Amino acid sequence: MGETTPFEFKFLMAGEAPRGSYVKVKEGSKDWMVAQVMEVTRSNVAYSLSAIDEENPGAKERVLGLARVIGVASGGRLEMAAAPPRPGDPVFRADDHLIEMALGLSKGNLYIGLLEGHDLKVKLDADALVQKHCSILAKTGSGKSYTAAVVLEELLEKGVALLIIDPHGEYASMKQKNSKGEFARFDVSPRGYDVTVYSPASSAAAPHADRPLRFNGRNLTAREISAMLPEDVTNSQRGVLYEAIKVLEAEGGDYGLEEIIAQAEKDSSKAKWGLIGHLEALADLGIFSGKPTGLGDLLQRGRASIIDMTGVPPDLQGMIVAKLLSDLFEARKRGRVNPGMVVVEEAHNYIPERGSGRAASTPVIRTIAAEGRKFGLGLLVISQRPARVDKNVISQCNTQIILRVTNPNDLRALSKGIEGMSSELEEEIKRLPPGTAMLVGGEIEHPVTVKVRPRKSRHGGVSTPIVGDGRADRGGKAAPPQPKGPDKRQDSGKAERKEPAGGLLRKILGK
Ligand SMILES: Nc1ncnc2c1ncn2[C@@H]1O[C@H](COP(=O)(O)OP(=O)(O)OP(=O)(O)O)[C@@H](O)[C@H]1O
Repeated sequence: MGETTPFEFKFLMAGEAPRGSYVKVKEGSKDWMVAQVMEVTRSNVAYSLSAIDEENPGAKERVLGLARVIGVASGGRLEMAAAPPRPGDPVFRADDHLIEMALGLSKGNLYIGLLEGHDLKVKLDADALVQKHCSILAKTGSGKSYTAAVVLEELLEKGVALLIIDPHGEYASMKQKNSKGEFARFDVSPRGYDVTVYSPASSAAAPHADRPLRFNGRNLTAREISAMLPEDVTNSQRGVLYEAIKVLEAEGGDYGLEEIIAQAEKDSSKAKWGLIGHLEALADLGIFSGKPTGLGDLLQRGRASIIDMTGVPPDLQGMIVAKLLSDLFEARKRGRVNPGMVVVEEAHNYIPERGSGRAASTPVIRTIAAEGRKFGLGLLVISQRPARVDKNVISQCNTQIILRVTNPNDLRALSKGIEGMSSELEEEIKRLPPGTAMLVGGEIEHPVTVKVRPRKSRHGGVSTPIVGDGRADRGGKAAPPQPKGPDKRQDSGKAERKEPAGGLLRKILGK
C-alpha cells in the first residue's frame, strides 16, 4: 500500500482517462514520465455491505486507473524511468507532442490511423517498412485486408512499386474511389490508384483481368523448373527432369514444356509420373504460352500489379508464385527491375509452416525475407492463421500489424515470432475491435493501438451473403461483423476532445 514503482502506479481519476490512453506525471523536478492507462476500476464503498450509505451513495464513487510507465521524456529522448513517481503528485492527460515523442510516432510518413484514446495520427516509416518487411496478422473479419489496403495506398503515394499476390481478387477495387467512411474525422480524401490486374488463368477464365500473366517457356533450365515444383516432389522425380532436359539440351533443340513432358515419358522409372502430372498441370494452364509478361512492367513506381489467382488450383498457385518471385528476385539482383514490395495475401498458403502444408513458393519467399533488403525488395505478408505461416519469414518482419486474433495456437505463434510480445499484449489482441490494430516494432518504440483510417479506395473484400440474415460464404462463417466501433469510437473521441489536455487527475498512493 502507498507504493508507486518505476514501472506502474495507481491514481484516482478526476477527469477522463480511458483504458489505453496516455498520462503524464512529473519525474523529479523537470522531466515528464509518460505512462499508459492499462486498467480503469470504478468502486463505491457506500455499496459495500459493511458501509451502506443510503443518503448519498454517489459521493463515495471512486474511479481508479492503473498506469504502466513507458519512460521519461528527457531532452527530446525517451529514457527508462529510474525512480518511481512520488505518491500524491498530480497526474495529467499527456499532450500530443509528448505522446508522439514517447512513442516515436512522428518519425514515419505512412498514415495508418488515429491513436486509440487520442486523436493523434500514427505514421509508419516507409523505408523501414519496405526494407525490413512487414506482417499483417489477424483473424478473418477483423479488418486484415482493409488495413493491408490502407498500408498499400500509403506506399503507392510514396512512389513504391507493389506486386500483390491476391488469391481472391480482393485488391482490384483499389482502382476505384471509396464512397463510405469517416473521411473528415480521419482527414482522408477518397481516390483511386494506378492498378493493373494480371491473371495466370486463360482470358476466358479471368475476363476481369487487364492482362494475362505469362512466362517465357522456351529452353527453361532444369533448375528453373525445379524451383517451381512443390517441395514434396521427390529427388527421383527431379532426377527425371534433369535427365530429360540434359537430353534436350544435348540435341541443341529449342524446347518447351511439351517437349520436356515427351522426353520425360521416355524415362523408364516410375518416378516420372509424379513429375509429368505437375508439368501437365502447368502446360494446361497455358502459363507458358503467348507473349511473356515483362518483369519490368510488374514493378513500376507508384503503381500496383495484382496477380489475381482466382480460379487457379492451389498447388499451381504455389508454382506460379515460385517462378514469378524467383525471376523477379534475380532481375532485382541484377538491377533490371525497380525496387519494390512484394505483398503476399493468405501467406499461410504460400509459405506454410512445416507440418501444416507444402508449397513450391516457400524457398523463394524465405530468400526474399532473408536477403530482400540487400537488394531493395521488401515483403508484406498477410495471414489469418499466424500459426500456419513459416516462422522464419514472420520473424524477419520488423513491423507487425496485428488485428484481432483469438485462436490460442495463433496467439502462441504471435508470442513466439514477435519480439517483445507479452501475455498482456496477447490479452489486448484478443479484445481488439474490428478495424483496430496493434502496431509493434518498426520505428514505433512501444506497441500502440490504432483505429485504422478509412480506405481512400473502395474495399473489395466484402463477403457475399448467401442467406437472408447476412451470413457470408467464406468458410461457412457468419459475415464479418461490420465495425460498430467507429460510431462508439467517435463518441468517445468527442468526449475526449471536450476534456482539456492536461486535465488534472489526482494520484493516490499506490496499490
Ligand atoms: N478501418 C476500418 N474502417 C472501416 N471499416 C473497416 C475497417 N476495417 C475493417 N472494416 C470493415 O470490416 C469488414 C471486414 O474487413 P476485411 O474484409 O478487411 O476483413 P478480413 O479480416 O480481411 O476478413 P477476410 O479474412 O474475410 O477477408 C470490411 O468489410 C470493412 O467494411
